[in-house]
Amino acid sequence: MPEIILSINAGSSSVKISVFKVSSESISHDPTQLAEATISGLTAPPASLKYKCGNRKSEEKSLDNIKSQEDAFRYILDYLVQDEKLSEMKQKEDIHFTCHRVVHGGGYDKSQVIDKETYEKIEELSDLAPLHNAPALTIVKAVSSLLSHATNIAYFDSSFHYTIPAHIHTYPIDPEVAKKNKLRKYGFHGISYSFITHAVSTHLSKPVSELNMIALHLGSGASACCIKNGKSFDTSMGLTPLAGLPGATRSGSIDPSLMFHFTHSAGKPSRSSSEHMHITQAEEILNKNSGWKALTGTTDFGVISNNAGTDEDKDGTYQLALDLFVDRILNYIGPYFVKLNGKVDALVFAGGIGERGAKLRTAVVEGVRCLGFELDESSNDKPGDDVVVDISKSGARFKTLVCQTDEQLEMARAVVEERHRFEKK
Ligand SMILES: Nc1ncnc2c1ncn2[C@@H]1O[C@H](COP(=O)(O)OP(=O)(O)O)[C@@H](O)[C@H]1O
Ligand SMILES: CC(=O)OP(=O)(O)O
Ligand SMILES: [Mg+2]
Repeated sequence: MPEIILSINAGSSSVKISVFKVSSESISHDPTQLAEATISGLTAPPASLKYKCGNRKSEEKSLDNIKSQEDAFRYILDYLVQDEKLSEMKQKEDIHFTCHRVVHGGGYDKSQVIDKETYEKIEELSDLAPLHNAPALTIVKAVSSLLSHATNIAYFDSSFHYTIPAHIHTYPIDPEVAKKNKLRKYGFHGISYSFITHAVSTHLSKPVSELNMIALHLGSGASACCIKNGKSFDTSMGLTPLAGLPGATRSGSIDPSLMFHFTHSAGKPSRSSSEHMHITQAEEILNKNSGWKALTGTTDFGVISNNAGTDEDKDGTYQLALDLFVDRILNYIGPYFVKLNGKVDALVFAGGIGERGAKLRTAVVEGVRCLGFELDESSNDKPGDDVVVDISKSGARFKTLVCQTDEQLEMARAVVEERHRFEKK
């Protein structure tokens, strides 16, 4: 009997769930994807469902009552079980493993079976990833009650960045306080960067251990990663996913003093956040009411990008947001190029915006043309469906690639590789 893996990726604005089949005879192969369901737009209601199963045409629909990651999970689980064509998963009991993307893993350098102790540790870290850990835990809880027979495994976004050296992950603050409160750069989007590293290694036929890249995961949350010899050497997010690049509702890095001038009640607890979150007004403003939402009124970067510079953009707001994003991204590519001593195999775009935002890619690559990156505009406009597509101009000194990242597949692969660690005792 093939085993079924449900791979769950709770992002800040979406829940993506893929169903994979692994046959015990072929454990050396990649798991086979049977279906994929995404509910997106959780920060810009109404949410919408996109569902793809096998070779069937994908289904799309708008959902009025789905407001949270937990709602999205419950809806998708029912949808999968009720799909008669998904014959390998007729009932919930057919699911053997559930993988959960957990953004903040604190000191965990590898995946963990979720037992009471791990659950509590992840819960403790919720304050450090307010848009992510608490919603992911609501799904873990739902899985424990709905799929109690399945093995629940947490994959951490932060684990990939465990290799960042001390002089880069240390903040210049009182070391005793830093140690006591575990204040350091952790970094996130690591499951995606791990997928990108393996995919680009295959594409370039170069071993992971020799691969140097500047990778950009640009989605609702956005980050940059400097990958040296296949390992994370630096990344733009920090103690929390707020640092670095701006996002759908996040400010990204700002002068830390800004908040004292923004509102005097910045340090008070926020009342409007959910009962699972314990955050101050300052954290709420910077995490949930800033970024593209504050600047333009939409969290959809596709709208910003399509309208920038058109008649729709009467006061130039969309163009400002686009230019601002390009500027902040350039703030990382230059330094990472230097940190890699100019030995760069590729600049890689991934994530919803990185994969679909041709206009943004054009502007970013134009900004680093002086370093030797140049685009082929026709492949940039339509990169196609391959996992990795080369969009560089022929003769460009350095490669520019687009990678369709797949965090769910990366987790399912890891389950297959490490299954001995997860067998129920
Ligand atoms: N054509 C497009 N151009 C630019 N951005 C796009 C386009 N289509 C979708 N996006 C953006 O991708 C982002 C979502 O990225 P994704 O990685 O799926 O999100 P999440 O962080 O929730 O996983 C949204 O801001 C969405 O507007
Ligand atoms: C870490 C993070 O910001 O994730 P997402 O982009 O999925 O919100
Ligand atoms: Mg994401």
